[in-house]
Amino acid sequence: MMDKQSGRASRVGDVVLDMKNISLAFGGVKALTDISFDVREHEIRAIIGPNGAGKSSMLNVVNGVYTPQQGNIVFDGKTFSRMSPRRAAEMGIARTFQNLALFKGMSVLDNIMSGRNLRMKCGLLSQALRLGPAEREETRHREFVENIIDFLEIQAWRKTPVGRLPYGLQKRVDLGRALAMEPRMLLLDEPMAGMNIEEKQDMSRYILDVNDEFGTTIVLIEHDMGVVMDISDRVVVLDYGRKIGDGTPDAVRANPDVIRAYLGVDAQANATAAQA
Ligand SMILES: Nc1ncnc2c1ncn2[C@@H]1O[C@H](COP(=O)(O)OP(=O)(O)OP(=O)(O)O)[C@@H](O)[C@H]1O
Repeated sequence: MMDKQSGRASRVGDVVLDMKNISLAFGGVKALTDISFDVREHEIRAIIGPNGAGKSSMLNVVNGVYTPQQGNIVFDGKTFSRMSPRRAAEMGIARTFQNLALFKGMSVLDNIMSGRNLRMKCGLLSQALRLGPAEREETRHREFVENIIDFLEIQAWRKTPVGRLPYGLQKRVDLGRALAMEPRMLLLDEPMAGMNIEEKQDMSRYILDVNDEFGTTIVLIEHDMGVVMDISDRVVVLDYGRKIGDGTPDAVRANPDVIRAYLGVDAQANATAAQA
């Protein structure tokens, strides 16, 4: 694994995504209150926080699933009061899902190929009939997808229906599906949730490699503070829909509000365990 501090810091560029004063409520529930943060080109940016802190809501604002009541989203210099999922995809924002969005009965290859659809120019009919340009285009896309399969070291399961794979491998296929879009920015929703330590280490390495080799900007959310600290350039910390910390992993670890939020969670868990 490449050393994050020495290797990548020099590659981090200008701000590519600027979330400005975002507020989002569901009825009376304030999911996000006046949150601002930015993401720089080529960086790995984590959003962490205890359960219910607002992490998924924030990711859903970035890719246009939720419309904030207040605030602006600036992507690549253009300002929007909301994204739409389609516009986000067209601007090169791809995401993975906590509960996986794969076609369980389809093969690994076809699932990753499905992520490629937005990039395909030829219509489905000419593809189906394998007419000249469509066939050449299809070959190019297949090569690209095969490269992703090599990169993620899942060759052995190319033809296997995804539903038969262990969870850790399914997460890797989901990453492959998102990479097939050749995204400029990749949003990862708890990429290591439900994984054992070895799978978490593997996933960390793939995330770093995607960032290093393709230069992809990565925003990931996670509630386990430990796993993301090693791979992130900067970390935003949310708690009850508010931003309580923002900075390098070291700065965030030393932030008294962050310590309190996480100790609070531990204290609660201990109290619950003691009662049981
Ligand atoms: N679609 C929705 N309708 C109503 N309330 C919602 C909706 N989505 C989120 N919320 C509420 O918004 C708050 C933030 O939830 P969110 O899922 O964004 O937190 P999170 O940090 O991602 O939590 P977790 O780590 O448990 O996934 C919670 O109080 C949640 O109940």
